[in-house]
Amino acid sequence: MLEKRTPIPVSQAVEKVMKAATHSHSSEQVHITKAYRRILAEDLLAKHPVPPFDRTPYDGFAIHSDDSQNASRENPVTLRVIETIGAGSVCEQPVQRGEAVRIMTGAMLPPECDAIVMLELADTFTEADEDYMTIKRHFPSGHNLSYKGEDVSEGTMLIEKGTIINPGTVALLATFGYEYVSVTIKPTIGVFATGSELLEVEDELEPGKIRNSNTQMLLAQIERAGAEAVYFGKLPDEFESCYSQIKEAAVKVDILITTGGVSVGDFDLLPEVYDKLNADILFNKIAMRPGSVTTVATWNDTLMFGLSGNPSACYVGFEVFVRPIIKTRMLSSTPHLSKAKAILSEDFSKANPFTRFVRGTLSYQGHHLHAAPSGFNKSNAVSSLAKTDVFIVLPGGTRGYTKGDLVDILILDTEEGSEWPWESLSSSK
Ligand SMILES: Nc1nc2c(c(=O)[nH]1)N[C@H]1C(S)=C(S)[C@@H](COP(=O)(O)OP(=O)(O)OC[C@H]3O[C@@H](n4cnc5c(N)ncnc54)[C@H](O)[C@@H]3O)O[C@H]1N2
Ligand code: MOO
Ligand SMILES: [Mg+2]
Repeated sequence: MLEKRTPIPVSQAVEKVMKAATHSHSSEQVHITKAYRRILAEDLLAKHPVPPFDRTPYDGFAIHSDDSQNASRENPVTLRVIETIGAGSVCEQPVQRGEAVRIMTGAMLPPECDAIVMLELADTFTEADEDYMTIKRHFPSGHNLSYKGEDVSEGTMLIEKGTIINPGTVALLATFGYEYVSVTIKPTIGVFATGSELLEVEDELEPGKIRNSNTQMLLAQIERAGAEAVYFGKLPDEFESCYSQIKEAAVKVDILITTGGVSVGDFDLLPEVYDKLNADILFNKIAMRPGSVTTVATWNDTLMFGLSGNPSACYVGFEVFVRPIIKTRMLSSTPHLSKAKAILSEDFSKANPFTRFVRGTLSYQGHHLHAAPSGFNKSNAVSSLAKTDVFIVLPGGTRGYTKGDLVDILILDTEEGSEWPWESLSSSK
């Protein structure tokens, strides 16, 4: 008699997986040019104020504001220009009352000066080899200054460890002189494809066979999640070979993913492999579609994800279950896919007892996000994945969904994630 599997709610399945998540405390130093998209393994602190000195934000003249006190159209004030400095240079001499310094954007303010007059607001002339500038209004103390520390004061905690390094973070690293930065080590994720029907990308089609698309897809998903993939190859639907190769590979990686062979078919060998390994099965049936057969097991220190062979189910299984584990290991406090609301663009009138993760395309119309199914909407679809920006989450239950309904979406391909997006989806079965 066929084993009967009892589906558990998605939120419960994610919770079970997350209990097996561990933080990695190991880090490595990478050169700043390799830091983009890595994860900070230490808090990023401001080592000095930014800017590190008072400076001018305009091309102009640095003056003593008091010298301009009585300046007006009728009573212009003329100051002697004693030096010209560009950004990177400093004024070589003290600036006396009645004197000004011609100064360019970004240059350090001479310490005696306390206001900047933009070039456009001054008249200039030369007399007896001396340069002069004339102003016709008062420029109060502090006028047009960019103050030391106005952007960041020394010691500020800027970015917490566990945050993905984006181009803005790279700018900060450079600002504070981090030639090398401490980042989390990428977990290694092993991948096996199972199925005697599978050909490799370069193979010609043969009757009954298909090309193995899941592996290439997973390698890209793993890279997108920030981990390191190790492809172990294809396994035929033959028990001894599956068992021995999976056992051998599992000790070499942090996480082992297989695709295919997890359902109840005659050649679905993963349940038997887990059994013989004596692995601890967390679940093997989830009330979700696609991906209902996703199986997760722990074996020694390795987490084993038995993702479905069906491409869409495999894709969803990875993003919902594997991604948060990878992110957590790399210290993220928001490891799950980001959640938002969008307006559904199509009817899903038939009720479904399982929570659906419809692959969707996002569009921005006016002030609203709209989510439309991205194509052929079956578990075995491959064509809709390329245009998938989001999963449209339709909780299972007794009702269908109508075009115009406000629904939850989980956003793919964003650097930011969510803490726990499943709470409000508690109506999911
Ligand atoms: N009697 C039942 N049959 C099935 C059930 C069920 O509950 N009872 N579940 C169905 C569901 S839901 C899914 S999802 C699939 C899951 O199948 P498996 O994970 O066991 O995967 P396979 O049987 O190996 O393959 C399924 C399908 O996917 C294709 N495939 C496999 N690997 C790849 C790959 N690397 N690249 C592209 N395509 C791949 C394979 O050729 C099959 O067409 O089971 C249902 N059946
Ligand atoms: O696991 Mo299947 O993908 O539910 O359709
Ligand atoms: Mg099968």
